Amino acid sequence: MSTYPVESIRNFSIIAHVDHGKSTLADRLLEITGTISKTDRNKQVLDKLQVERERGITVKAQSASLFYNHEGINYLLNLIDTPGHVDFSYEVSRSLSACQGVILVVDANEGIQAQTVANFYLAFEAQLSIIPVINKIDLKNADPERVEKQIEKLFDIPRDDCIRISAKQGTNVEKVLQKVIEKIPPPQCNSADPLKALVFDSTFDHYRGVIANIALFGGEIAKGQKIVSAHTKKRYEVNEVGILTPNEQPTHKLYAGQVGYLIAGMKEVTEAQIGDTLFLYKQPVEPLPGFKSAKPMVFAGMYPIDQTEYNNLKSALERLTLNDSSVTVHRDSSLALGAGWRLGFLGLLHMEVFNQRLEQEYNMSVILTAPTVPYKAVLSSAKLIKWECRRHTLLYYFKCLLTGLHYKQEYGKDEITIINPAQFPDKLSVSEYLEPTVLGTIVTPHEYIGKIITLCQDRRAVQKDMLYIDENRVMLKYLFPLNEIVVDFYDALKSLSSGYASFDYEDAGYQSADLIKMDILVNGNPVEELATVIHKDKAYAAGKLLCERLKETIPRQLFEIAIQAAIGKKIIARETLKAYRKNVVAKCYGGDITRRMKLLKRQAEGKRLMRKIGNVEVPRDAFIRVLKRETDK
Ligand SMILES: Nc1nc2c(ncn2[C@@H]2O[C@H](COP(=O)(O)OP(=O)(O)OP(=O)(O)O)[C@@H](O)[C@H]2O)c(=O)[nH]1
Repeated sequence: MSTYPVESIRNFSIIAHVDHGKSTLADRLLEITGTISKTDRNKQVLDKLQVERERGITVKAQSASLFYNHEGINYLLNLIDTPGHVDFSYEVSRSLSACQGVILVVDANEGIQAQTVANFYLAFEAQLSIIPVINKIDLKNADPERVEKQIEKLFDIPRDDCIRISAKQGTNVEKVLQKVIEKIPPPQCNSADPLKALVFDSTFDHYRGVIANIALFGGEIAKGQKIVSAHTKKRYEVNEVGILTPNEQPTHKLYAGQVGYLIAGMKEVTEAQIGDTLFLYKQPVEPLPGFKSAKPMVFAGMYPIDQTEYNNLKSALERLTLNDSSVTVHRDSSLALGAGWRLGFLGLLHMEVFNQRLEQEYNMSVILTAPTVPYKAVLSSAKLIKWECRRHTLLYYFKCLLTGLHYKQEYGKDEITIINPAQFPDKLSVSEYLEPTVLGTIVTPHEYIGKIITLCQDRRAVQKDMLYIDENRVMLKYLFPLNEIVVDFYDALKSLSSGYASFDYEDAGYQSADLIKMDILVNGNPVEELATVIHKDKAYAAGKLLCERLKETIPRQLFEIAIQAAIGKKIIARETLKAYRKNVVAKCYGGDITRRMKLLKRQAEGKRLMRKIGNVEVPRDAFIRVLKRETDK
């Protein structure tokens, strides 16, 4: 590694909208530089996780070091492939901190999409060099000229700067590498300075502990050296350093400007803080600014199916959150579900992926409750509660006063954040409820504008901007209440635009809202997983829909089941599920006892996957299915 001085190093990311070809381009770059061989098996090699391969999406940024000779000079290129979906944009912004430039990939057929805009601005604000690349020019409907015009209009990048490529066929991909060398500046740092290493990502290995991805902003690092974490002040001895090609390859040393990994006996989750700065023992440096912590957009309760699994689930969660530090974890408990956690995710896809990883990588099945967004409540003063309660009983007045006081004591302030509908404070102890909002960007062919505007209005959104990015593509900006888009907005948008519209959003603070808590009762018993906080105007429709969906999802049982939606004591919707008996041994005539036993055993196994509410058995994934299926309407 010592033969690569800072001047011959380039650190860059590939950013793009979902499916525009980042991982395919990364494959070609790895092939051209001889990092991987050209075989069919090497498809999207940087998408290493099982979920990534199954879903065909990148969820975790991956680095790889490439060696490339250009005009007689050997270059070391560090590439980071990033996810495209909005839920994972935190991975993108973190990856950019280790880079001096980006390749912005745009599909020659689809053109600029919502995440192209969002990712462009991330790179632009980080003042990185941007190389625009138009991919998939081999497609029949490719129109690179139109895309070049869009790039020029929206991003102010001259159209001549765009490189037209086909990542799939390899056309012009070498030109991209040359442009990276010409246009992206080498990192500004020096090996003679004291060590300053940024931890920009980390993974957990069952055998070796924490593997930290580091970018060296100064100095050098080698096996055996003693290092200190600026965040925890703990001291470690370096066991291994190396580069990713894309698998770990140990090296003697890493030098300033280089990107690689480090193993230093960090065993605890909290030890490898992303954004931390590492320096040599007794040679402290000014820590790097680090990152803003990821802001969770959706919260859900997570409980073991069986409480005896609690400790196993706890350690699985600890390990997985190290590989995915954007998940927040708080301990929680519920009467029905026992001890568990309330987890914060960056979006619903993130929640699904996390759940799938728990199952696939840690063999853990869990109960997830309905996702909710973080609402806030401003608590009333005691005087106001008294005034509002004047028409109620004394007992009611004291109850409200105590609830208000309880929250004030617990949180020490007059404003509380509600991440669990079970904690929703009574209206009389609250002067105002607030809901989170996001600024959404929609890019769509213009023929769908009418339908999209109606959809947005239906979601209580307010239009902020509308811009034609070319003759037939429009970019719309809307301010949305977050809870209106979190579960199913994207699917609804896709289906009414035949898949052509794209969507991205960013945090836009809180606004006042008329919120209430809606409970779902099954045979009179509240289903904690389905309690939701909802806007008053939406409660009746949502309650009716949820009851209908539940009726379709809960298997019929030996007795009649009433499914109801309620606000406080008032029932606002009801469905009835008729009685039925499934006799699994009905088809077994005569005395083959082993066959009977087998069928009954299988039925018992099925029941293990059920969640009991009162005397009603409900499949444990029914709740998420019920919520997801709202999208089909
Ligand atoms: N025809 C054609 N198809 C391509 C080209 N590049 C990529 N694709 C296809 O486009 C699809 C998406 O490619 P990926 O490389 O997975 O896209 P990505 O941007 O990494 O996707 P995410 O990681 O989910 O954001 C795959 O089916 C690729 O085979 C190309 O140049 N031409």
